[in-house]
Amino acid sequence: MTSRRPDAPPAPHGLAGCAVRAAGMVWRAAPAHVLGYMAVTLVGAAAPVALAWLTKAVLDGLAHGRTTVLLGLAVAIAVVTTVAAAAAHATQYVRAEVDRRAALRAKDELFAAVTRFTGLARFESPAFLDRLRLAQMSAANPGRLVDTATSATRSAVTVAGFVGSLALISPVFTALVLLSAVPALFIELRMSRRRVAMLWRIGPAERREAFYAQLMATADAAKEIRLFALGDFLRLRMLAELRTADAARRRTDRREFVVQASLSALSAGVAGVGLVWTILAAGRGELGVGDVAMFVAAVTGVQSALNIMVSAGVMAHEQLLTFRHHVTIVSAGHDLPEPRDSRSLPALRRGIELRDVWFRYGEDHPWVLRGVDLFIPHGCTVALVGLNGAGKSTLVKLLCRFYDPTRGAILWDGVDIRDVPPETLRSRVGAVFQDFVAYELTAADNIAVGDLGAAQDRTRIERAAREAGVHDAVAALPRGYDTLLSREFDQDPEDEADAEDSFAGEPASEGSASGVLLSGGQWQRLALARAFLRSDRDLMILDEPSSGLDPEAEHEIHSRLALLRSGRTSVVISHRLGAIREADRIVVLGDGRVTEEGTHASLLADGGAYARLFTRQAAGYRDDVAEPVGASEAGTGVAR
Ligand SMILES: Nc1ncnc2c1ncn2[C@@H]1O[C@H](COP(=O)(O)OP(=O)(O)OP(=O)(O)O)[C@@H](O)[C@H]1O
Repeated sequence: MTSRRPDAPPAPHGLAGCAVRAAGMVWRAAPAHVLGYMAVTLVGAAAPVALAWLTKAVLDGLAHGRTTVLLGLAVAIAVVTTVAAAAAHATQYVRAEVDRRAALRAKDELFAAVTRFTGLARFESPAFLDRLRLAQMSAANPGRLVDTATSATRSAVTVAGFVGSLALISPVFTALVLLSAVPALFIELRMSRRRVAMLWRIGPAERREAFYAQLMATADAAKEIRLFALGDFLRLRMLAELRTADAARRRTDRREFVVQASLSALSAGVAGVGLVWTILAAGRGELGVGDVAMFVAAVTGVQSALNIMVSAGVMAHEQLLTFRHHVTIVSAGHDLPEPRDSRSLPALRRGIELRDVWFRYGEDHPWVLRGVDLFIPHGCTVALVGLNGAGKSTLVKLLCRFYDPTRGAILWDGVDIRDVPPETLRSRVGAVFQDFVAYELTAADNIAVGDLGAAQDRTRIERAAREAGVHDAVAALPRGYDTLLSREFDQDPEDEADAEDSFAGEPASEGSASGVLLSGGQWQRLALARAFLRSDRDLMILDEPSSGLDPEAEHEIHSRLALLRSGRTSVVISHRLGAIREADRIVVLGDGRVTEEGTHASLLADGGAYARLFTRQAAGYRDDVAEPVGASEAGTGVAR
């Protein structure tokens, strides 16, 4: 179901540069193993040539009745055969170790680069995500580059050894065998470029296939999939994507099959002609028995080694084309423009000003903010109100500099936040996002992610949990703060290993994960605890901090948050207008601009959009209160 997509945007790195980089990376990851690998590879390469010469000597000895040398030759053949077999096993082991070490390093390099990106835009770009997927594929086995390089070297040694022997018998035929490999090399290189281009084209289909598979296999989506009976729908969509990708792979495989079969027929033809010529020459007495055996071994050896060299070259080419995505990501510049003068950010004294801020998520996206002018005074709570999609969350993302305004500026005590490193800005901000993350970590770690410096400080973590009103719930968990908040992983890695063991024999008892899940409101309190852990920061952002809380909890949490915010600068977003009526300033966003601004009382008095929203919400609560005895004040039924 994928439409045809253009080939990969040109990566700025040449293949030679990528090859040097890959070699350097593998070398730094496992220098001793690379040397060992090369050594056993060379031994493995020399063995067939040695065996061919020894066999020729045995046959010549037999033909000329020189039996005294036969014992020595037989022992030599036995030794070479044994060493070759041992070298083959050693090669396998050392190669696997080089692969593991190089993969570790490549992954480290790749994800260090990914986590260095300071903005969000790249993670919302399908082309970047496709590139990342291919980079991950190449990071999984960069050692294969060494593998292909050494197998090419080994084949080169074999070719050199046999070519010398073959040239002694027939220089013309030797040239013919070597020349027959040249077109193969060019044709195969062209095919490898096509294969990599095909991998790029099917990237979106493969990512969608993985997405559907993931949906069907995770607990998060399991409820809806079962209730709405989405299983078949998702499975069929997954299969459709897989078929699309398979069709593209099949077309490439077919083309390669035809080309490779033709190339094999060509080399078989060359070998056949040579064999006929040798046998006829031996019949005429121009060549001995040993020469015929040597010729057959040499032609077979040269052709198969040339084949291996060509395929190794092609594979290396293909791997380098894929590795180029890794290099492109690892050496990508900053996603947000670097600060012009990297100044430090002073503690907030006056306030934060949004000056004529315009923003859209991309050039082909509609404007979300169209000239927002807003001042967030130091020590004040500013509440953002507006209909769904008005741009409230977008505005706080700009405050954290996840994106830069398309036009206009955000000034922190007069300093443009683009002039300070994003990490400096963010170290001064605490936040609870609307779409906070429920990490599959322990309860303590889930709170500590708010400030990793507190990870070992249980007192701070417990204090934050108490302030967020979640301490009792966490303490009551099977392992208290050390309880894993997940049903996907076992509490102890050993348990997973045990399950694996039992799976080999009897099926493990399914549904026996030792972690637990929290309720939605409890998760929200944990997210709040992260914010409490950062309560000393200059700016606190609370985007729908209480949407999942019960009314009592909401009231309690807002009282605590009011305490947390007092004297601090904060921006609060909430659709529950009762919860933000105490804010120092309420700002209404509409049509991408600030349409109203004031206190709760002044906005109600103005009778604008805020008054309309508040009155409508309050009416809903009042209707449900069955005329309480003595209820006289209009505002008492409003949720607070
Ligand atoms: N990452 C994104 N990429 C593209 N468009 C986005 C992105 N995030 C939000 N938008 C769009 O920006 C607009 C504003 O979204 P935003 O989340 O800021 O609204 P909001 O006022 O917080 O809404 P709500 O009250 O529903 O939470 C919406 O039209 C939305 O579709």
